[in-house]
Amino acid sequence: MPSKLSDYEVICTIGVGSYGKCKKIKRRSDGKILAWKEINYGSMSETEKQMLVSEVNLLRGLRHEFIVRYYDRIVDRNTTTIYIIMEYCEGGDLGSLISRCKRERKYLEEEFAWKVLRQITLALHECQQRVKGSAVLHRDLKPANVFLDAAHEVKLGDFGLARVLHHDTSFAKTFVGTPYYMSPELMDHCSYNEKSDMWSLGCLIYELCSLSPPFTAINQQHLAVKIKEGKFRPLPSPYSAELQELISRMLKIDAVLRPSIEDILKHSRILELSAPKK
Ligand SMILES: CN(C)CCCNS(=O)(=O)c1cccc(Nc2nc(OCC3CCCCC3)c3[nH]cnc3n2)c1
Repeated sequence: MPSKLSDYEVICTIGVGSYGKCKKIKRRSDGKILAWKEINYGSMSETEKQMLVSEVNLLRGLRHEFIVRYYDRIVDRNTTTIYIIMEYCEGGDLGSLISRCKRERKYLEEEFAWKVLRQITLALHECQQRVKGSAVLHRDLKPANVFLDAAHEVKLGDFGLARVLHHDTSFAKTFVGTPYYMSPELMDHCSYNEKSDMWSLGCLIYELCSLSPPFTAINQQHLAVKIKEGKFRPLPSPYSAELQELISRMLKIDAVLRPSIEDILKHSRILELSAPKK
């Protein structure tokens, strides 16, 4: 039996994304707290609507402990709105966490950075495994798209939606906001590949430790120059040389020199986290 809007009670609006509102909701049948994203498809072409349908179907297939769980979707033809019902992440997004640490002048524990690195890598691995050949490459890996659950476990969100909702080829529309995490090959309009996600992941873990992205500039032109130069400040002193070395490899300009997902998962500090607790 497909769900309907009246099966849910809206609690509040969590925020507004590039696609529309995200709301915290309660399922009336069992009181379960969830989130839904409201996407208005009224001005989409038939092709864009088809892309949206196939992305939502992809989301349905993605079941992984470190990926925001998709539950259901409701299409309201009266308002040309699709509601994508997903797992609610009580811990909020990493962007808000980084802002809070900046305000409080407090660095995050190194152990947390390794945990986030491991869990996002496993989420990316799941996606690249799942749809081999036409891998769902995240394409919008950034702190605002990485959430935490109540136990501060990572939940990678907005998979694939980035591709559909910003599919407009114009640079400005494709990348809403400043593309701090854009890889050098993308800056050169070369093809996106799994090592582009590795670059973005390196930027994300760098920012988690330094509380600022590795490359910043006053505008996108200057940002492109800095990214292609590939120079960035070392991590703050509390962080180990081991973490610094791995992030430096993830931020290699030549994508071939960046570690693969498998390389990350074989790293001793990542393996330690995978070992069952004694
Ligand atoms: C950009 N931020 C400052 C916005 C303030 C809002 N804080 S926050 O850190 O996202 C926050 C606070 C508390 C709970 C949650 N939980 C949550 N949020 C989602 O999306 C948030 C949305 C993403 C697009 C941009 C707007 C916000 C989820 N999607 C699927 N499950 C979700 N669970 C998030």
